[in-house]
Amino acid sequence: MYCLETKDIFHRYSNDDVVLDGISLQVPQGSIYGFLGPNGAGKTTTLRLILGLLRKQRGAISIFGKSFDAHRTEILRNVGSLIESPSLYDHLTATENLALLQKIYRVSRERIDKVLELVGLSGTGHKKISQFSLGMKQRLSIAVALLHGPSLLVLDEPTNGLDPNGIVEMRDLLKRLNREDGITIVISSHLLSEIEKLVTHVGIVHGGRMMFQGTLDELRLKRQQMAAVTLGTNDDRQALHILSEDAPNARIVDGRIVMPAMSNEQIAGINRRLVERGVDVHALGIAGGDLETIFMDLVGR
Ligand SMILES: Nc1ncnc2c1ncn2[C@@H]1O[C@H](COP(=O)(O)OP(=O)(O)OP(=O)(O)O)[C@@H](O)[C@H]1O
Repeated sequence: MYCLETKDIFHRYSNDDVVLDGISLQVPQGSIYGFLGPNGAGKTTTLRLILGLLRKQRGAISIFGKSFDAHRTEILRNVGSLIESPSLYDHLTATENLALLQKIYRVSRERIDKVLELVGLSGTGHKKISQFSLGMKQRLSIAVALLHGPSLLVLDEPTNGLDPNGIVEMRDLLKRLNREDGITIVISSHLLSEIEKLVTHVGIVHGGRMMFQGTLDELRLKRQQMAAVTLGTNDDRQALHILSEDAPNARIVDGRIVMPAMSNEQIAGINRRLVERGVDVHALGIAGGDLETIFMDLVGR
């Protein structure tokens, strides 16, 4: 069973442009799911639909195995979210901010201390939010999202604007919440590199369509498949001629011979054959296989 599943979600704002066109997300229970896509891809719209902040036009959403339409209140009681900046009162402390929400959520006073401890803000005492760093504010926003004890967290670009240190702190916090409290997390980002060290699963959206969905390992396998072998020789034309059987797709790009990914044995064989036929090989490398490049390739740059 998926913790969160959407089937064929479609959305169009009033200006007629189709913004989401068949988004089907499958977020396994206990996973950290990275929802990736460039600016304007449709991430926020999808997350707003999932949280019932926008009216669904077509498709189906189920959370905790139940239809969102039929069990909305019950489901939302168990979901925490951070979409855009939450309204925190700048002139109040972290505890005072949470105390306001504690009354609305009707949770125990101890829960405030618990969530502040979870996000590493226990020691902030009388410090007002206006004196908080952006990283501290973001962590307090996560505390707000956690106050009612949800088992699913939906976070829209929570690392936006954070410095590298803030990003690492946020990553550690989310990993801990996932590992120690078993919270399933959906986190959107436009940078794969920023969440690569955090997520177990990835969904990539572009232009309102899903380009990829799977585990991080499956994305890495794609990386291997999309990586290219590059060769530098003293006579590229002659080399291409020699390689016409071994690597019929080889081509010259920017003064290098580029071939599809192949095994180490095949690479060694090609090198041997070229040298035996009198072509000098002065460079041999692998290119284009980093995850960020695959991401860019998938979304068509
Ligand atoms: N309220 C709105 N009215 C009309 N169009 C909108 C509205 N909100 C978003 N859009 C458009 O919908 C598309 C998807 O926007 P969305 O905010 O979902 O993308 P995103 O992937 O979250 O991007 P970003 O990372 O920039 O927030 C964009 O073309 C955007 O301009």
